[in-house]
Amino acid sequence: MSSPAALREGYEHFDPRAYLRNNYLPPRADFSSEEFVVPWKLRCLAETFASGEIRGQTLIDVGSGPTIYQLLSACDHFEEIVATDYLAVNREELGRWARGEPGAFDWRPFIQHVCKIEGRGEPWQDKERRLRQRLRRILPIDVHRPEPLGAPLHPPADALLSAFCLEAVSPDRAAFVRALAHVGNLLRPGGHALLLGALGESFYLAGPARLPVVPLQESDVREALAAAGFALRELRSYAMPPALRTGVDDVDGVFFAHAQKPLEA
Ligand SMILES: Nc1ncnc2c1ncn2[C@@H]1O[C@@H](CSCCNC[C@@H]2Cc3ccc([N+](=O)[O-])cc3CN2)[C@@H](O)[C@H]1O
Repeated sequence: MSSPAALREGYEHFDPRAYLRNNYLPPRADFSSEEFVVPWKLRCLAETFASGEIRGQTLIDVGSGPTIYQLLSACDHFEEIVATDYLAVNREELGRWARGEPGAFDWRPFIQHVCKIEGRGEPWQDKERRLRQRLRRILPIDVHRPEPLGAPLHPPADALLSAFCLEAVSPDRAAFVRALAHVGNLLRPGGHALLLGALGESFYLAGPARLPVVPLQESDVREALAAAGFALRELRSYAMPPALRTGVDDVDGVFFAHAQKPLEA
């Protein structure tokens, strides 16, 4: 069992470039088949946003890490995207990409794949430009605080997205529920929450850092969302194939949850 202090200490050694290598280059970043994990994640998001039901002024991405792939379908439906992370090294990595600076991670294969599956024939450069225009703020966040940003968002976000963060920063399931409730404070009543996360994962590597993760099953996700006051709309799971079990973590699968904060407080 990890403690909050041990978690914080572990994250001091988190290496964004190693993390990106482990999860967002081949073999995991293989776009050749829908059977692979990255196309599955991108399709969950593209299909959910395709309905047009989830839209508004502001979407907040909780625990963005050094990645922007999770925002590629969202950015067509919100005027402003707010990215967040606990570590300055991740916020700096996001800033490098947002400013189109040399040395930033190359997300083009992801942008091209999302344009392909969205099926509007949109040039990937347009999607890249739109996300860069709408990614207006990159803020520090701590999901263990009741006010994760240190102060309320005014106005509250119309939608919330979080990919692989909450289970990776919660020592146990109760902490996972609390973190969910905390980030729910950032969302307006009736707002939508989209979560991608790891199933059955107990650790992951990011360079010198070896971080503990609370292992979740689908039922834990379902119960946590209910306990945090969300109404579940959809929950899908993906089983990690042997070829993608590369030793950078012990993840068994990935979940995608679409939930909604009730209108009445
Ligand atoms: N207190 C805090 N509040 C908010 N964020 C915090 C806090 N502490 C650390 N953070 C922030 O949260 C972190 C988010 S990255 C967490 C990584 N999760 C595990 C990893 C992810 C992954 C990705 C893709 C695939 N796949 O198969 O495609 C599998 C897997 C499974 N392994 C990191 O950015 C840290 O900086």
